[in-house]
Amino acid sequence: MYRYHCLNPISDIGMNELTEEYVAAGKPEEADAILVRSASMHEMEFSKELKAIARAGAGVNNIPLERCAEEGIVVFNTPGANANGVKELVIAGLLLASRDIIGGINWVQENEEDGNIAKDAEKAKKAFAGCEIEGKKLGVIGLGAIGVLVANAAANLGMDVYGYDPYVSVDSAWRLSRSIHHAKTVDELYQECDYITIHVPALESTKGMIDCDALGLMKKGVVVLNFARDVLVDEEAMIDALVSGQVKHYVTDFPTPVIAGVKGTIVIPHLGASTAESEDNCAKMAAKELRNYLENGNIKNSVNYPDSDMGLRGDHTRILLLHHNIPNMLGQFTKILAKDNINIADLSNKSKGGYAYTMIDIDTPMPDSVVDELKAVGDVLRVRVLR
Ligand SMILES: NC(=O)C1=CN([C@@H]2O[C@H](COP(=O)(O)OP(=O)(O)OC[C@H]3O[C@@H](n4cnc5c(N)ncnc54)[C@H](O)[C@@H]3O)[C@@H](O)[C@H]2O)C=CC1
Ligand SMILES: O=C(O)CCC(=O)C(=O)O
Repeated sequence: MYRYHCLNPISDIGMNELTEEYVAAGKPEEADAILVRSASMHEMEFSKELKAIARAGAGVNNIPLERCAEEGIVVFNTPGANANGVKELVIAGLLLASRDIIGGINWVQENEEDGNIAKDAEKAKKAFAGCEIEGKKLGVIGLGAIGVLVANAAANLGMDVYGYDPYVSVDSAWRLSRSIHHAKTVDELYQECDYITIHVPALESTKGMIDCDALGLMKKGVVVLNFARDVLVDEEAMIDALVSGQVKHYVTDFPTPVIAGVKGTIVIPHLGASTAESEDNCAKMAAKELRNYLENGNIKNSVNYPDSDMGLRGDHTRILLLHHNIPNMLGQFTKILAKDNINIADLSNKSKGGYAYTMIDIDTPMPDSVVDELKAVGDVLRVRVLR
């Protein structure tokens, strides 16, 4: 029996992936696994029971990844599962920033009592005229799951698209339309483009990347779109750029007390992934990841431990060791097993940054004293045994 706790509402389609072996825990402290969307977990204490956290979404800046790794808690996300939802809203953002659709709709609401509204609209509409996006230059920073979809969709709408991502994956590069120009530096993209959209994760290295220097390099009257995270943009610098006319519109999916209501902004209440399809995709993927880890020890799409897959556990006892990535860990594990004459049927040892994961299938009964010995090895963060 496994206990799970949801910190945010998670779609039923995903929850249906969890079998009768799973029961809802009333409190996070009682859970083997937590499902979360955007709730911040930085202030949470984690109980010894907690083995995994699944973020039903892409961004994991709401989770203390390093602390989780140190406590042997595997954190998953759901890469690409909500990318189409975000892409569609980015395209809407491009259009909202180009035509004064919001101003026009507001005008109609303000004049709804006007018996002559049809005629008056024809006079009023010149105040809401805009420009087309076809033929304009769009810069896409970050060519991951979302960036690639945005770049390709914008190219299909006739935009001239520039992409920048120094760490682009082979998969993303394959999916990118050949018509996308490769910007070799982000400065080149800033200088060239009429619209700039950011699709990078919030990391120490990306926080505040759109600052007054970056804004100063951009074309006068540029439109900046941020559907990634508020912290990527220096909001005070953005306000100065909006006031001076350097930036025509700032479209963001992240309301903050600083930016909400500022003239020239189009602020959306974090709706990028709020579609039935994205919510279902994320929830389904998150639940499957948790089940595979809890039941078989397999890791897929973790952001703090390496991926590792030894298939279904079958009849074997499976030992799972989460540890620091340092020399001679495997030697110590196999020595302990050999001492008790335990036969290893299969073994996998993978690493990611400072952390490593060893899976061992054994086909000899194992006394509990062996588990205690494995736990006592220095730099072992957690031992799980599936029998
Ligand atoms: N508004 C919303 O509802 C949503 C927002 N997001 C945000 O969007 C971000 C991106 O999502 P995905 O595309 O799914 O992630 P992803 O991981 O597939 O793509 C991120 C890309 O950014 C690139 N990158 C990293 N640092 C960079 C840098 N300094 N310059 C240029 N490129 C850089 C990476 O190489 C990668 O290709 C997420 O981390 C999350 O913060 C994601 C989903 C929904
Ligand atoms: O769950 C949500 O609605 C937020 C999605 C998001 O921001 C993400 O996946 O990074």
